[in-house]
Amino acid sequence: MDKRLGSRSPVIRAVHLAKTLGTATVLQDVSFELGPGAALAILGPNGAGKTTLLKVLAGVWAPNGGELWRFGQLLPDGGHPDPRIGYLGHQSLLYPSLTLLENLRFYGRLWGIPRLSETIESVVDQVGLGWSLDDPVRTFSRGMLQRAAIARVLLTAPELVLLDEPYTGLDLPSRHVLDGWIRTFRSQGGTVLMITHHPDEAYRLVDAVAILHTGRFIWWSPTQEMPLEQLLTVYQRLVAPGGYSPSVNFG
Ligand SMILES: Nc1ncnc2c1ncn2[C@@H]1O[C@H](COP(=O)(O)OP(=O)(O)OP(=O)(O)O)[C@@H](O)[C@H]1O
Repeated sequence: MDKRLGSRSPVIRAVHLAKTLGTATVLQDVSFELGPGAALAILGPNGAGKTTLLKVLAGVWAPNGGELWRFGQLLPDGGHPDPRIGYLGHQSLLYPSLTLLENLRFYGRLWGIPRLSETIESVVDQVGLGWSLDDPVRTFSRGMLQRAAIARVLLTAPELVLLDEPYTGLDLPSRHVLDGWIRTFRSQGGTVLMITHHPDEAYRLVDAVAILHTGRFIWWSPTQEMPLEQLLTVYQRLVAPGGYSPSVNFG
């Protein structure tokens, strides 16, 4: 399996990455690379190490083995967040009692974002939340909260986004907003790596789908070389032997 997407110099490159948490080896051997504009979806059963991988790639946790290259540089100890990388985890990291505008101003000032008002206007526009800038975040629906969390991630104008189950709990309009944003982001050269439990959702948006199992990729395929039905069959066999029903009918 050649786990390489994009022909130009890679934005992110993992070589035999390993990570131990406590006494457990959660990532055993993960290698792949993504170039500008490429998109990869990672599927896998609960506990496979997907979130751990994202945290290592984001620089939240340092790996215990292997090499991590980001933007052409080998990280000396594997750690360090980078403003060029936007990481959307399971928490929004927004303050519920503050309005969306106050939240974005807070993070913008913290990170020293230039032309902050303009930037805020642009990011809320990208996620379609301009109309709720002055509402406290605690009043947001799940979909609005996810979109607001994405707006926060976009403040630093990342070149690579790492999205951990970004579609979870989103209604159809919010999914469409997220789909549209991912397409636009990619068309401008942005690189996307997302974790999902819904192969059908990821399929239309990415160049390749990988299955992580016990800390290593056990399957990887470009979407162009594989009909959706085949992906669903593989997913059911390797990840969800109990059965899987596509969550959305894409026709
Ligand atoms: N901070 C931690 N300390 C110790 N073990 C951890 C820690 N975080 C995760 N683990 C363990 O590492 C393994 C992988 O967890 P991880 O969250 O990366 O899996 P995942 O593939 O994202 O799962 P899910 O689909 O349930 O989100 C699990 O066995 C989990 O219990």
